[in-house]
Amino acid sequence: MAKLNFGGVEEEVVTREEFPLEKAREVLSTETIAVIGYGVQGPGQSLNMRDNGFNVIVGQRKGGKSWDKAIADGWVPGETLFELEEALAKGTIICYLLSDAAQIELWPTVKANLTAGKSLYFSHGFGVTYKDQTGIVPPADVDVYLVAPKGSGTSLRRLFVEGKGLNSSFAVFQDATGKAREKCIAMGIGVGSGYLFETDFYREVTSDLTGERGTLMGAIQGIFAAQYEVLRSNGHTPSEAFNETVEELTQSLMPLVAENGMDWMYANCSTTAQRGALDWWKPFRDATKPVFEQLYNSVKSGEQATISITRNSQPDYRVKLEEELAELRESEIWQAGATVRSLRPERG
Ligand SMILES: NC(=O)c1ccc[n+]([C@@H]2O[C@H](COP(=O)([O-])OP(=O)(O)OC[C@H]3O[C@@H](n4cnc5c(N)ncnc54)[C@H](O)[C@@H]3O)[C@@H](O)[C@H]2O)c1
Ligand SMILES: CC(C)(O)[C@@H](O)C(=O)O
Ligand SMILES: [Mg+2]
Ligand SMILES: [Mg+2]
Repeated sequence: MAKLNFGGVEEEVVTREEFPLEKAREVLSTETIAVIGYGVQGPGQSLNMRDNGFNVIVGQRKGGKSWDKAIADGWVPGETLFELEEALAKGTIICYLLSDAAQIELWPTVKANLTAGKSLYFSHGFGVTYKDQTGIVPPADVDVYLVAPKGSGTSLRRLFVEGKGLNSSFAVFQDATGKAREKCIAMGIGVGSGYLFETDFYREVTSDLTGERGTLMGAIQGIFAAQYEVLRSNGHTPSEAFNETVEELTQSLMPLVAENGMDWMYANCSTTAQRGALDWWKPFRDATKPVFEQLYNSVKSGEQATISITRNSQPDYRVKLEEELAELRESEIWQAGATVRSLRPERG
């Protein structure tokens, strides 16, 4: 573990230098890693592990889009691609990568296949933390750990292919074999993590649910919509409003912030922008902080988990989801966005 200073707080992280891929391969050399579910994380993690030389199989319900995608990605039915039960029986490390709501339904089958000494691997602390709602209580004689890539499975794969890596958190919930931590870190390296930082299941799920509802996706869309509406109601055209709200942020400024930090960005815009940004970031913080507090409390109380389980388990979930996504897609801001995207030079 390398000790690093994060803004004055010392934390230990695991990098590929200290835990090289060869070591990860060695630790997991006798394991059959069964990736259960081929949605978003399933492809990213299984393909990265396959390319990294691990013994990986995929378990997925037959006949759907995900099954076809697995075949297109080179998984071979009967050899490396199996129905869920068969993969669960063959796997010694069960990577439970169904959607969190779906994990509840399949849990009795997963549990039946968790014989002593196997590992149960998650990419979220959800199922175990909210056990009163999910019923997910692993048997005492299996290792239970998580590696949670901090980003989409799509980027996990893309960055891996580019020779880069997404950061992941890791946590051990139960160490039955005495080797859970080593296996967990080896899995983290295997799925292509850039570096790994330690957490526990509770902290992973509460921070993750807050982040995705907050600045990563929920809050950012809310702020985009608010600014866009103010610009439009004051006579600005859709292209002007979209460029000034979204396009400049994603295409120009955020990559620079990612490289250099926010103070650099403030120092490298006009003095006019600089003065304005310095004056306005605190009022925005103060206006939104109560909403973030409300969000965190709703996560902490388990309310967000209840909503997620209830809504995502409805038989008409996909239909309702499509309606809500259509509302976003058909909104003027994102229609304007589609046109703006089509005008980016690299797209011809
Ligand atoms: N999506 C991400 O990028 C991401 C990032 C970090 C962590 N995670 C976590 O990883 C895990 C997997 O998430 P995901 O987004 O990849 O899942 P997903 O929603 O893409 O679903 C994965 C698979 O579950 C299958 N499935 C759905 N309902 C099923 C059912 N009732 N029975 C059997 N199979 C069913 C689907 O066919 C799909 O292939 C979750 O714990 C999630 O919180 C996801
Ligand atoms: C990609 C995210 C938002 O970070 C993940 O947490 C998810 O649930 O999909
Ligand atoms: Mg999440
Ligand atoms: Mg996340």
